[in-house]
Amino acid sequence: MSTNFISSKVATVTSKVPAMVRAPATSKRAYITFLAGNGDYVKGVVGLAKGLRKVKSKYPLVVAVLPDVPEDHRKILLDQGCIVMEIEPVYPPETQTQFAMAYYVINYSKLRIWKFVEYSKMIYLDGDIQVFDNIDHLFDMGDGYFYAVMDCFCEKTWSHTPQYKIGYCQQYPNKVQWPDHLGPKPPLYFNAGMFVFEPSLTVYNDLLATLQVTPPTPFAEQDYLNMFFRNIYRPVPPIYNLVMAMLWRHPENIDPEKAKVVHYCAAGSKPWRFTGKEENMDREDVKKLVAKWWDVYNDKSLDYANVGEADDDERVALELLAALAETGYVHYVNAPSAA
Ligand SMILES: O=c1ccn([C@@H]2O[C@H](COP(=O)(O)OP(=O)(O)O[C@H]3O[C@H](CO)[C@H](O)[C@H](O)[C@H]3O)[C@@H](O)[C@H]2O)c(=O)[nH]1
Ligand SMILES: O[C@H]1[C@H](O)[C@@H](O)[C@H](O)[C@@H](O)[C@H]1O
Ligand SMILES: [Mn+2]
Repeated sequence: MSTNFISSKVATVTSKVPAMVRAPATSKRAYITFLAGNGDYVKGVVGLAKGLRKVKSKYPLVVAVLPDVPEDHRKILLDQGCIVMEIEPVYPPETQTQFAMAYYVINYSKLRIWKFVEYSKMIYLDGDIQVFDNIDHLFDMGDGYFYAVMDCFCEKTWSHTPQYKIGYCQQYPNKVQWPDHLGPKPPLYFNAGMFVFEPSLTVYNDLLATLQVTPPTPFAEQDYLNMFFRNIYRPVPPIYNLVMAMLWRHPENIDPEKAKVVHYCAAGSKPWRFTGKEENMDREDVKKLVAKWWDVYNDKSLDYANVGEADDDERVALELLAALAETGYVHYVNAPSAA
């Protein structure tokens, strides 16, 4: 293949690539989720991949998979246009702890995603999350911080905490005053189902080393990440991670119609297991959000193989450019400024 041939191809495909993606290779961005085991969470990830496509997100979805994710599930994800990257499990120093849910222990493996330094910024999303509106703009928030949505402490899963025992929730901090005898008010606490972060080997090594001297706690890596990033945590509005329980605990803080990101984390709310029988699952707003998830999941036009012709051209162009950039043959060119 002559260099001229490649240049002309690049010129053709470059014109089809949206300006935003013609960024320097050093500012690569991606969404990332986590998948473990051979169960049904793969459905959640497929739903998420299709959801991101529906809202025309410009960035790919990386799936960090543990070795126990079977081949056929990996293939399903590849066929949905995901980038599948295997990670090794991470174990906390001892596992005597009573986790809020027994399987939370596997979530420490999420710490491996800080190693993905080929990306400069990533948005992590749990597999039980769906994106109903484009959130690419979150990548543009200032570097050097950890962005996530504040959690709610009102559900029974929090019964081990002083917050729950005295009825204190950071979503409604004036309802119950934090009493002096419990010491200083706890710092803001985020839900770790969605967060914006910057991969870094320094941070990665520190995360793993500090974990080895940190006893595990009920919310596993969520508690750990809260502790680790407490000084650089910046809350983003609840529309970026609607923790399901907010619907009945703090309806004044959230309008489900406006939620861009919905987290099906309450007991019984995972759409692919939904029966409607568990507490609160008979609510109209919950049933509506579950139906919205199924609409995306069942929409065949959102399958990667069926993306429309225009999108397909763009995808081929992007893939060609990415492949060329990797060989070092070409570098991404910055789009001329509109100004
Ligand atoms: O069998 C499983 C279980 C979990 N997961 C992955 O692990 C994520 C976390 O599990 P859940 O979504 O079921 O957990 P919750 O939303 O209830 O948990 C919350 O607390 C957890 C504490 O470990 C994590 O921080 C999680 O990101 C946060 O949203 C899943 O979304 C999925 O991506 C799997 O792949 N397979
Ligand atoms: O942080 C927790 C966690 O995500 C639980 O799984 C969820 O059910 C709770 O509502 C939330 O507060
Ligand atoms: Mn979740």
